Amino acid sequence: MTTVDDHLERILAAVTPTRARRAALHEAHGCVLAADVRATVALPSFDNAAMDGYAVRAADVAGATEQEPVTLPVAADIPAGPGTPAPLPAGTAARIMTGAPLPRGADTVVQLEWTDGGGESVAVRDVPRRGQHIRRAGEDVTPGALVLAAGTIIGSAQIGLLAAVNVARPPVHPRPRIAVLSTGTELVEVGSPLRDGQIVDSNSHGIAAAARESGAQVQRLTGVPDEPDAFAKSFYGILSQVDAVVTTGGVSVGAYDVVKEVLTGAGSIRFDQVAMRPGRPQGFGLVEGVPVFTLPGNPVSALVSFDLFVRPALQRMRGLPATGLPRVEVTLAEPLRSPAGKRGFVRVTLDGLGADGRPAPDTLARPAGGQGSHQLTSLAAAQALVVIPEDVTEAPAGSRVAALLLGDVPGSILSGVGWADAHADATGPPAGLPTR
Ligand SMILES: Nc1nc2c(c(=O)[nH]1)N[C@H]1C(S)=C(S)[C@@H](COP(=O)(O)OP(=O)(O)OC[C@H]3O[C@@H](n4cnc5c(N)ncnc54)[C@H](O)[C@@H]3O)O[C@H]1N2
Ligand code: MOO
Repeated sequence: MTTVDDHLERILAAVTPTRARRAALHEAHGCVLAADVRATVALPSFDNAAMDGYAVRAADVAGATEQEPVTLPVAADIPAGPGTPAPLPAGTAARIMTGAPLPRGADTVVQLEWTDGGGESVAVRDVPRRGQHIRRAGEDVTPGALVLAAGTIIGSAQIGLLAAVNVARPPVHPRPRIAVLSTGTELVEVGSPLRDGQIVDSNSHGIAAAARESGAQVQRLTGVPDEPDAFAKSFYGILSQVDAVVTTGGVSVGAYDVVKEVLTGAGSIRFDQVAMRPGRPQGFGLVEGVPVFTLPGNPVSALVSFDLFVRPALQRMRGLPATGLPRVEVTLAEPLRSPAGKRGFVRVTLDGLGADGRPAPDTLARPAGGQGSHQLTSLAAAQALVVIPEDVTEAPAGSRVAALLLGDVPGSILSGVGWADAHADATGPPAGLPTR
């Protein structure tokens, strides 16, 4: 038996961030910046109007009131657009639109609502503060300034900022390309009629979704039968096209445990019994330099193993700290049992979350339902996994225990990008994933 910590340590020692490259903005979305981005331009790049109105010299409209407006001739009309407006003659106004460049000589913009909106001349009805409604060049970003630091997750605001500073192809760690392979002769694709003894392949869907949440591009391979040749063909067929492979099933001790059979001795793969429940039989190693995770076939075991081992590895591959699920403390509403010598991960619901939706000191954890490795409903209902240490067989009601929050993984993104399904019998290259 190996420990959860040793198994994770071995995994994290072997995985590295995806090779940095420059990517178009739409591809960079959801990726992690691989290097600092510094501005080569100022933002705004020129002084411009913050309001539709009139560019003036403040001195020319001093003393304007509702009763006694100051009227100035309108010398120019300045829409937003390319070009440099002519300097503003003293004693005149220029009609100006939001975002349009301020003419030299003007020091203030009077918003339209303070005027009569005139075209030939304009009556100004109030005294603006000198400099009002002007956005100065460089007041957001100065040339040479750090715009975004390496390690930043590129979300929508970061995409907007990169575009604004005219960076078309930021340096990123591309999303890891992950193949998810489910083995089992009993498996059929969801939506198909079931014959006796057949079950729906739920693992490849659940694991593919978890990988996508973790920022990966996913190639799902289902219907791989428990035959060594068929598995080897699917596995080695996809290996060179991806940054990691996740398999489920076929790793315990029975006959037909095809993953174990084919991959024993491949690269640095090692099959271990990890002292945990659920998820005892695990395998990990590099095959042809590609990280391969072989998760157990029981559906809850597969997903919990993914949370514990694959999520942090994917964080590291994306260029993020490998923090895994957020760890919190909760209070047990009822006693929980766990097998001796194993770290127990108990699916729980949480009552009494704080106003911020996070566990508070009085948050109570209760089992979310049956804890069998096949019982997915309790995992679907659970908000957290309570962690029961190896040397504890019963944690009493009222005790404070560690818990891992589900569904709130740092760096997690939900996006339609990079979902591609393929069946094991499909011929030709898998569709849908960009090649590099
Ligand atoms: N004699 C022993 N039997 C088992 C042991 C053991 O130590 N000795 N370990 C048990 C534990 S713990 C686990 S976990 C499982 C792991 O088994 P495998 O990884 O070999 O998985 P399979 O045998 O292929 O399947 C197990 C179970 O899960 C269902 N399954 C498999 N794939 C899928 C899928 N894609 N979608 C939905 N369900 C799936 C499968 O039908 C089985 O019911 O082994 C125990 N046995
Ligand atoms: O380890 Mo298995 O995952 O208990 O069912």
